[in-house]
Amino acid sequence: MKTIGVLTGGGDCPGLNAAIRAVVKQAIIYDWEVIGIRNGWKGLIEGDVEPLTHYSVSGILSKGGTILGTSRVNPTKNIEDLQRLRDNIKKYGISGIIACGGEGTLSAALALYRRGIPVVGIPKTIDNDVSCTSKTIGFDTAVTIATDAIDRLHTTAESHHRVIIIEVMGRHVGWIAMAAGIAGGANEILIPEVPFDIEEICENLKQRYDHGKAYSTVVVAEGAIPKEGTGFRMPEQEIDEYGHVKLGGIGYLLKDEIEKRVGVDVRVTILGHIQRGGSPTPFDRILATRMGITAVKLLKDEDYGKMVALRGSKILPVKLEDAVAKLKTVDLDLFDLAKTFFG
Ligand SMILES: Nc1ncnc2c1ncn2[C@@H]1O[C@H](COP(=O)(O)OP(=O)(O)OP(=O)(O)O)[C@@H](O)[C@H]1O
Ligand SMILES: O=P(O)(O)OC[C@H]1O[C@](O)(CO)[C@@H](O)[C@@H]1O
Ligand SMILES: [Mg+2]
Repeated sequence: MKTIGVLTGGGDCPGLNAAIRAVVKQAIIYDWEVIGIRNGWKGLIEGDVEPLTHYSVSGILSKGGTILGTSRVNPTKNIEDLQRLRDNIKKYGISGIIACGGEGTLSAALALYRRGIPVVGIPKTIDNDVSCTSKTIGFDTAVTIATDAIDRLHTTAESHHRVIIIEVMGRHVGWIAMAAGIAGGANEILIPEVPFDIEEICENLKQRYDHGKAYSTVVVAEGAIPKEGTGFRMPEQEIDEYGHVKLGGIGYLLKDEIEKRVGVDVRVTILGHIQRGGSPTPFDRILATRMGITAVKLLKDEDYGKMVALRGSKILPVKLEDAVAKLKTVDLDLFDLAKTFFG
C-alpha cells in the first residue's frame, strides 16, 4: 500500500477536478491512499492536507475550479520552507506526488525532483503554454468560452457599426486569442509572439469600412505588445505579490488609438476570469481523466521526474525538464493562416 499526494498550483482552470477524480479512482484500484494537498505547494509546506476518498471526488467531474484550492507559492524559495515540505512528506508517509500545474508549478516540481522528491506532473493552464504536450487541461474550455463571446459580440458590433475589441487571457503566449480568433472569425488578432503595428491595424479597419463592412471584431491577448517605433506607447506596469506583471487593459489603449485614427465608435470587453471558470468541455474532461490515470501509473512504475503529455492521440510521459525548458509559443504557421481573414 502506498500513499500519494496530489496538488493543484498556479491559476485554476476547468478540468482540474476531473484530473483529481481520476487520480483518486486509479489509486483506489491499486489499493493506495490519496492525500489532497491544499493550495498548491503551500499546503505541503504548511501540512494543510486532507484524505481523498471515493466520496470526496463524487460529483466533481463537471465542476470548474479545484476542490483542493490553489496558490502561486514557490516551495524552493527558502531552505526553511523546503525543510518543512520534506518533514510533511515524511509525516504523512507520502511516497509520490502528482502536481497539476502550468510551467511555473511544474518548474517547481522539477526543482523538487532534482532534490530527490518523487514527483510527476500534469499540465494544466488555459494558456496552453507548456511544451511537449499539444494541449494542456483547461485550454479547450477557455477557447470555447472566448469563441462564444466573440460570436455574441460580433452580432452587436454589426448592428451598431462598431469596432468591438475582445481582450482575452494570454500572458506570454497568444494561443487563446489565436484559436478563438480563428473560430470566431475575428478581423484582427493580436498576440504577444507577433508585436502589432497599430497603423497597419487601423488601415485594415478603415478598408473594411470602405468596402461596406461597417463593423469589426478585434481579438487581443492581454500580453500583446506593440512593434517598436510604431507610435503606440505602453504605460508602466504594476507587479503583483508573486512578481508577475499585472495585465489587463490593453484593449482600452487600443480603443483610444483606433477611435483617434479611424474615427469610429469602439467598445471593449475584457473577458478576464470568466475564461477560467465554470464547467470543463467534454474534451477537457476526457484529457484530464486520461492524464490523471496515466500520472498514477507513472508513480506505480516509480517513473518520477516526468510529465504526462498529449502526443498525437496518446497520453505519454515526457521529461519534466523538457516540458519546462521553454514556453510553447503559438504555431506561427497557424497564425499565418489566421491572417487570411484579417481586414
Ligand atoms: N523555476 C521555478 N522554480 C520553482 N518555482 C517556480 C519556478 N517558476 C515559477 N515557480 C513558482 O510557481 C508559481 C506558479 O507559477 P505561475 O504563477 O506561472 O502558474 P502556473 O503553474 O504556470 O499556472 P498558470 O500560468 O496557468 O497560472 C510561481 O508563482 C512561482 O512561485
Ligand atoms: O488569477 P490571476 O492572478 O489574475 O492570474 C491571471 C493570469 O493567469 C492566467 O490565466 C494563467 O492561469 C494568465 O493567462 C493570466 O495572466
Ligand atoms: Mg504560468
